[in-house]
Amino acid sequence: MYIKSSEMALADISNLEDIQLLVNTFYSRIRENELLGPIFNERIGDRWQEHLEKMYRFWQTVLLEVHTYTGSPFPPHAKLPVEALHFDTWLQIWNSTLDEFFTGEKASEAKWRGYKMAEMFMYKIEYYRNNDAKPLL
Ligand code: HEM
Repeated sequence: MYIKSSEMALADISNLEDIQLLVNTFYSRIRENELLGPIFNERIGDRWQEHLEKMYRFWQTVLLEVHTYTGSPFPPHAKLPVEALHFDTWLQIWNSTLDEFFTGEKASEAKWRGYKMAEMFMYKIEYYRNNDAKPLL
């Protein structure tokens, strides 16, 4: 019998498969989103598989403490044409995807991390815009 995910008992994020489900679903929604889709698609083009794999490593490092991501998250965001509304939309899609599949400490941490990163990115983007300076990192 087909069971809708909303009818299944939800569990926490606990392994790479969970991260892949989360990341794949999240970015498929991002790509369909009117506001964010064009921004991502324009920059990523035909490198989506590469981006998804990088994001598995990023969230695996953040949430599961399996240190597979080495990089600098901020630079690709420094000059994006984005405002608070873009980050709010990113967070809405992130939180609703998490709620749909997971519940527990890691799921809450994922929301918190998303929020903190969005806040930090927005702050830095505005800072560089207002100061007309080049980001160092
Ligand atoms: C308005 C919201 C956002 C937009 C439009 C955006 C857009 C992008 C784009 C276009 C890239 C890929 C750059 C490339 O490979 O060409 C990227 C990479 C990335 N994003 Fe975002 N992003 C947003 C928010 C966030 C948030 C909130 C997080 C963290 C929770 C995040 C984490 C990352 C990471 C880790 C990478 C990979 C960086 C690397 O190359 O090592 N992004 N983002």
